[in-house]
Amino acid sequence: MPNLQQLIENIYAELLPQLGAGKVADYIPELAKVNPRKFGIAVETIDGGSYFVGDAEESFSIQSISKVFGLTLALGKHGDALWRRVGREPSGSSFNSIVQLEHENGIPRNPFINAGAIVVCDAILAGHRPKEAIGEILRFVRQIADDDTIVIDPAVAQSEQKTGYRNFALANYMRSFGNLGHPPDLALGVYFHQCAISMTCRQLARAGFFLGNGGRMQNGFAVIPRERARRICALMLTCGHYDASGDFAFRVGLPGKSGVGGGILAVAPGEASVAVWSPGLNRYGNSELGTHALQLLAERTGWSVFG
Ligand SMILES: NC(=O)CC[C@H](N)C(=O)O
Repeated sequence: MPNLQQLIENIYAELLPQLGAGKVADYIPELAKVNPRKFGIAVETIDGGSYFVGDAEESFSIQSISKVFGLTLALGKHGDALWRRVGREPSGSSFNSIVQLEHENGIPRNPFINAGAIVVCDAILAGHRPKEAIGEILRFVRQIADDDTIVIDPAVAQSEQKTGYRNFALANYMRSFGNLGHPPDLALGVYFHQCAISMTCRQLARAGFFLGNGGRMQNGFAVIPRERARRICALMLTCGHYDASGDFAFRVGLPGKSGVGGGILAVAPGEASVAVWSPGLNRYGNSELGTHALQLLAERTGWSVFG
């Protein structure tokens, strides 16, 4: 394989003319303020290499990428019992859709659509005050990224708390089916703060390392067992990009999780953890340029879970 640093620099240069492609999320007012011309790529290889280019050291709102970390934490607390409250099937619907919930008795299709992630946050909240649960999530993310400087952006969390009518609808609806253990505003407080975690591409690539390395961090610490890492990757592949998960698997061929902040975390098991960021989104709410960058990276490295 050619030099990885050179390779990502080439991809960056090739995509530079398309800077600003897509549309920045504006339904969360605070996210609408982000400069659409940002673009960064960071790669952490399992053999210890660290590569980055562009705006890879600038923090952005990780939004739904946080759902991977929330799920990891909730599975650690509740194990397989969590699957009684949330499914493992792709939804084929948008990330904030409510339609399936009625037919499926308030059990969200998977932990990566908003409804599923709200249930996961509700599970993390069990036995805690919202502040403690939020603190636990942040501590966990700092631990797996090995970086105590990671913070939650309070302006983003408040912005969503004020305008997140759909998420309130989802939470209220699930509560009516008995699938939310806490009042919706408490579970959503945890959810909005989790989504408002700010990270750089480099921090995100490091945080995702354990997923590509059989559950272990760079320093050897076992975050989760190997089989759980595999399963989280399986869910990222099938559900990580909502109703564009099939297209992402087709184009990139790696487990990935997107966020409306324009970030994507992708995992090449046994090879690398990759984070990209470009705020312009496609119509499914996934980073336009970020997806393109990952497609080129997968093509040129040969990384794929499909051989
Ligand atoms: N796809 C996303 O990143 C959505 C997360 C966002 N916080 C929301 O709830 O709408």
